[in-house]
Amino acid sequence: MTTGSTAIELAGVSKWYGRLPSGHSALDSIDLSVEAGSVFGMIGPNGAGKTTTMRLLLDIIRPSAGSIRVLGSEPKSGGPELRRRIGYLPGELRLEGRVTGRSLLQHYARISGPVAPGAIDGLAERLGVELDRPVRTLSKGNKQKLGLVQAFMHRPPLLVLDEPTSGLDPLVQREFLAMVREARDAGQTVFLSSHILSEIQQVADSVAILRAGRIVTVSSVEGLRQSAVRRVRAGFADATPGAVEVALAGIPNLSDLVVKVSGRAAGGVTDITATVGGDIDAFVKAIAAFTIVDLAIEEPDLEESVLKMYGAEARAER
Ligand SMILES: Nc1ncnc2c1ncn2[C@@H]1O[C@H](COP(=O)(O)OP(=O)(O)OP(=O)(O)O)[C@@H](O)[C@H]1O
Repeated sequence: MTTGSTAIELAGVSKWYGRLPSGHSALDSIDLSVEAGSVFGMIGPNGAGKTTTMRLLLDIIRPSAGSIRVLGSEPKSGGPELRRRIGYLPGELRLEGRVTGRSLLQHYARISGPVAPGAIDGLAERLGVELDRPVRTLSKGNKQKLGLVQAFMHRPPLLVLDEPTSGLDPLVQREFLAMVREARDAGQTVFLSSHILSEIQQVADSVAILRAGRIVTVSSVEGLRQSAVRRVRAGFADATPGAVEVALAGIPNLSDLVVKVSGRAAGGVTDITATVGGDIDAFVKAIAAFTIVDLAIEEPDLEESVLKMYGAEARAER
C-alpha cells in the first residue's frame, strides 16, 4: 500500500448546471482527499451529488469552480493515459446490442490496456455472469456484473464505482465486497458511492456523507461508530427514580430518558431507558453510584446517526 500519497484531491469544487452560479448547484465548494491505497465511500440521498463528483473525476463533466487532481494529474489534461489508470463503473450502465459480453469486454480491454490472461473469465465466474450471451438479453444485475468486470479487469490503480451493488443479489454483493478488499490489499484505491451505509461500512476506511451538494462530514468508519447514537437500558436495585434523575441530569449527551419503577413496591427496581450520543463514559460513571441489576448498551445504529446528520444539515440550511 502506498501510504501518505493522495489518489484524489478536490479543493473548493463546485458544479452548477446552467451558466450562472445562482443556477442549480449540484456541488457546492467540496473539499475531499482520498489517500492512495484506501477504500473511500461516499454516501448520500438521491440527488446529493455523488454521480456528479464521480463524473468530474473522469472528465465527463468539468467543474464550475475549484481544482481536481486524480492520480497526480488534472482530469482535463490527463487524457487517455489517466483514463486507462482508472476503472470506472458508471451509475447508469447501458449495454445494448447483439454483441456478447465477452466481445464487449475484449473491446474495452484493447482501450484500457493489458488485461492478464484469464482475468476476464475469472471475474465473470466469481460474479456469476455468462459471457457468451448478447448483452441486450442480460438482466439488469447481470449487466451490472459485466460493468464490474470491465472496471476491475485491468487492475487499475484507481477504481471509481458509482452505486456498484445496485441490482446485485446479496451473495454477489458479498463477492463484490471481497473484490474491493482484495483490490485494497493489492494497493489499489477504491472510491465508491452508495445510498446504503451498511454496505459502505463493511469495506470503507473512510466515509464522506454528502447532502444537497455539500459534505456533511468525513469520518473513519470507526469515528462514525464512536459518534453514533446508542440506546441504553439499566435497572437499579437501591435507587429512587428521583435519585436516578438527579444523577443523570448533568450528562449533556444523554436524551430520551424514561424512568420507571418495576417489581413490588418494597424492593422494586428502578428501570431507565435513554439514548446516548457518542461517548458512553459519563453515563457509565454516573450509574456506577447505584447497584446495577440490569444493563444493556446497544450496538450503535450508524444508519440512524447518519439520518440524524442529514436532518441536522437540513435544519442548518433553513
Ligand atoms: N445534467 C444536469 N442538468 C441539471 N441538473 C443536473 C444534471 N445532472 C445532475 N443534476 C442535478 O445535480 C444534483 C446532483 O445529482 P447527482 O446525480 O450527482 O446526485 P446523486 O447523489 O448521484 O443521486 P442519486 O443517488 O439519485 O444517483 C441533483 O439535484 C440533480 O438533479
